[in-house]
Amino acid sequence: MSGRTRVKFCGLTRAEDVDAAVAAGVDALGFVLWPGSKRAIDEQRLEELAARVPAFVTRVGLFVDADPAWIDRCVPHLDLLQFHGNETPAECARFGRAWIKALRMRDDLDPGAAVEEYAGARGLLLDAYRPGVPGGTGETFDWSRIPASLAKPVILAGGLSAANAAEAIASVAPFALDVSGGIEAAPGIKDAARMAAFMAAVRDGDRRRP
Ligand SMILES: O=C(O)c1ccccc1NCC(=O)[C@H](O)[C@H](O)COP(=O)(O)O
Repeated sequence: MSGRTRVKFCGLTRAEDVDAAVAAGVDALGFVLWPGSKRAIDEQRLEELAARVPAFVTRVGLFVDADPAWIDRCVPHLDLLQFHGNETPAECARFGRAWIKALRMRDDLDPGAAVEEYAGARGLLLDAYRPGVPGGTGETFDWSRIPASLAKPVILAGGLSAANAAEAIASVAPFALDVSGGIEAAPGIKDAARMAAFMAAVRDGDRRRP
């Protein structure tokens, strides 16, 4: 898949960060709705932040093996669901919203097999694997493990920042990049300058894209 690399900023917790991300030109904003995260927000904050997001910027809700009743409560404020746990394809598909599946790149994970298993997903988010940590590790993984052609849009995550975004685009040619720690001053506190720098690095990578 070619063209402009889309960008998702994940783990937004503050109104000013949402506004700065939109001003920087982001395509999607992720809200962590898993209480175990330092970036977790509650339902009231989700409603508040989601209402600030303009048309044509996708609001993504991130869940880790969540109670379906909790997801049902969040769904009215979301455009896309991102599942980061051990959810089955049927569990991902039951909410009447488009969804993507995050896969942590454990040594034995075969992304090609996952494409077939999660046939209903709108994309696969490939992230670093660290035992016991469902995501947001700030770590990269071996990008050469990503097959050159996967039959789903690849969203590359894990340890990205302005310093390696262009290199990631050149190596993987993903549909999108997903970043959290690399645009932060502290967990959940985004940094406007780092967000702008990340977008500039992506534009630079796109100019040189294979
Ligand atoms: O951000 C979290 O705290 C988090 C917790 C549990 C599951 C997923 C989480 N983040 C998911 C993301 O989409 C991150 O953007 C992705 O894992 C990359 O994070 P980073 O390596 O910090 O850029």
